[in-house]
Amino acid sequence: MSVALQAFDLKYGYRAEPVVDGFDLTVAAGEWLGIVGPNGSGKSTVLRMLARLVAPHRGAVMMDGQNLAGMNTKDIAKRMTMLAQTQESSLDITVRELVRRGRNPHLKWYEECRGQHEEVVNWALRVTGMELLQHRSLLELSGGERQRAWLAMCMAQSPKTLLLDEPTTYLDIAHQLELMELIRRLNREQGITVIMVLHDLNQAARYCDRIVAVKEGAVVREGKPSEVFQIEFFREVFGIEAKVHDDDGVPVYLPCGVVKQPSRVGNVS
Ligand SMILES: Nc1ncnc2c1ncn2[C@@H]1O[C@H](COP(=O)(O)OP(=O)(O)OP(=O)(O)O)[C@@H](O)[C@H]1O
Repeated sequence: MSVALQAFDLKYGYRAEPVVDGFDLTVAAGEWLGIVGPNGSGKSTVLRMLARLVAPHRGAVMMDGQNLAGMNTKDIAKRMTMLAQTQESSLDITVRELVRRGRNPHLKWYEECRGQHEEVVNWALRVTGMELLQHRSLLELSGGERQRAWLAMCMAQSPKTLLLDEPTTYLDIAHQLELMELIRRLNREQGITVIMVLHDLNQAARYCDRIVAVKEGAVVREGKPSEVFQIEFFREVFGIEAKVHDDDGVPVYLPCGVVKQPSRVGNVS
């Protein structure tokens, strides 16, 4: 197995208390990994450490066997990119200009985005379905279109690894599926390694090769969707009762209610 990214014993905290502690992860090249877990469990913090947007207080992230801490930013950006949950929404530049920025890590300081670089820009616009909107300002796009424009910029970086933080949050269901299918194509056809934080567990089950569940800043379950998404998992990790069906090998869950806790304060009525 060729390893794309590895994290060892990561720790990070915003205040005195750590929100991630003892987090380990190995991601194979070409794999689609889903990171799931309750609100505040540390998923985004982990992703930000994997992308070196923040430095771990302990532990290390290795990419292709090299410690991210010692790599220069341009070298990281040539190989890895991250699509955040929300994007800067006041940028008044065209889609094409934004996508061109994705080529910056590959350009020398004196070089302009021309020739083969423009071809990559055209490709990124094409695969993300943004060709027709390329001359529009980002201000004139819907939320879904804007998300695709930023994904096009990420693709223009020609990354080997793509990190995404809940990329479907603001999209309607058709646009969610469109984005997931697009990422599937990039994963299968271009061999791009995908690491995605997801709240929709049914989508995680359908698209991801492997799931890592995080609770209180550490990995609590790991495996194929059918191994992880079982009734006990929903109880222990999310505190809900759920029914789980099998749809051609893909687990589909139906939430039925929160797990009943013994009441300490008595009835409200
Ligand atoms: N900038 C910050 N300053 C202080 N605390 C923060 C900051 N960002 C996150 N936290 C806290 O760190 C913890 C983990 O946050 P994180 O965003 O990593 O969780 P998450 O699992 O991605 O949550 P969600 O599912 O709600 O997006 C939370 O308790 C959160 O309140």
